[in-house]
Amino acid sequence: MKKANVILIGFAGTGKSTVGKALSEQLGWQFIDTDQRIEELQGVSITEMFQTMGEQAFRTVESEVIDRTLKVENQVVSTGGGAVLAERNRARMQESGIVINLTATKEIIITRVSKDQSRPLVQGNVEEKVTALMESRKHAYDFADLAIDTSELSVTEIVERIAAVL
Ligand SMILES: Nc1ncnc2c1ncn2[C@@H]1O[C@H](COP(=O)(O)OP(=O)(O)O)[C@@H](O)[C@H]1O
Ligand SMILES: O=C(O)C1=C[C@@H](OP(=O)(O)O)[C@@H](O)[C@H](O)C1
Ligand SMILES: [Mg+2]
Repeated sequence: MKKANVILIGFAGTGKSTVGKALSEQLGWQFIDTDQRIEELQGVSITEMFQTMGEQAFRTVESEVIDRTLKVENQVVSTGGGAVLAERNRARMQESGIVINLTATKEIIITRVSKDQSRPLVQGNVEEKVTALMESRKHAYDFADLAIDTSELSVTEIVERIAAVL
């Protein structure tokens, strides 16, 4: 295998948290979801963090968690959809693992993220919010080593595809 960790990036709802957990079980590796880590560290939900501290404070904690997490090897690391926005985070990811971009069509993303209220950036008019955010992040995930369109694939199929390139 090329590098020490598998790092999943991609827009919200592409399946990073779900696929990451399943892949870690298949590989027998530690699974880290950076959003889950942030919530554990802060003792509040991401939605509450956005409300009380604001997005910038969340991004600062997110960068710290990414830094700390990527000091360790042999992990599957699922990141949040906006983790790629900071150059510092992208650099850490590229030097610490194989970076895999999970993608999906806008329609599929809307269906998937509409099922829960845990993503503050795509609440309210979900279609409008997802459309605008996808447009502004059009090239944000291009630095990945590999991209997988998850729209028509089961979680098991995605895990198999990733395992095949390790
Ligand atoms: N390949 C898939 N096919 C169908 N549903 C999926 C797939 N991957 C994830 N999901 C569902 O989509 C939703 C978002 O998945 P999640 O893993 O939280 O994405 P992310 O971490 O990228 O935001 C969840 O309800 C999850 O069960
Ligand atoms: O796209 C984003 O900026 C965000 C995506 C979320 O993670 P998922 O991509 O796992 O939903 C979470 O980090 C936070 O709500 C912000
Ligand atoms: Mg997630």
